[in-house]
Amino acid sequence: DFGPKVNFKKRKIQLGPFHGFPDFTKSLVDRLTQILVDFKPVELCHLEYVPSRGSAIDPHVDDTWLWGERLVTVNLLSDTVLTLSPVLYAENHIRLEGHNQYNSSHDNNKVNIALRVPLTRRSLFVLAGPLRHSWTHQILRDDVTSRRLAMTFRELSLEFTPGGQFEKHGQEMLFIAKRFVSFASHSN
Ligand SMILES: O=C(O)CCC(=O)C(=O)O
Ligand SMILES: [Fe+2]
Repeated sequence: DFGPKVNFKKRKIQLGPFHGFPDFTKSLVDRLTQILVDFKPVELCHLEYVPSRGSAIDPHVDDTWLWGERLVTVNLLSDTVLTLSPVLYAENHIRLEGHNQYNSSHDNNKVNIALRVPLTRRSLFVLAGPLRHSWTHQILRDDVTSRRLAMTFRELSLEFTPGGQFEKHGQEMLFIAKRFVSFASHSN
């Protein structure tokens, strides 16, 4: 990963090991910032998925304290499918069960909503709006059919932009993220 080291539970950010993005991403970042209005990535996360290891990523919503509206992922090496499900539905479901209102008729009505978004090799997707905040996303093991790399760029949340509570931290991160450094010199 390239970006600040973050402890999301304790809400602590360390900039020490982050010196900038690897130089081989410069042309990609340039293109992203041309296409996406005001997109200033401060983190790049590389994930490798390999079928023989059973790689997958469980349903989750990316952090919203530090990370902003758009999650931008470049899908490389092979096609896959992104599976999205509404967060609210899962929460409602648990709440109903806890309140004894959950019975077999509810069960019959049980709808497991999932959006299945095909991601072709070399495509880019932007997760934003309700799908970023109110839906979980995941990659199912069965959808990793050959080696795949995902490069996810993240921008800052409003709290870390001018006028926000953590504006100063945000400025520091942006300052470093503007630099591109030799990949060989990376230690993290
Ligand atoms: O592999 C992907 O496309 C999704 C990665 C992801 O959701 C994440 O890194 O938060
Ligand atoms: Fe994610």
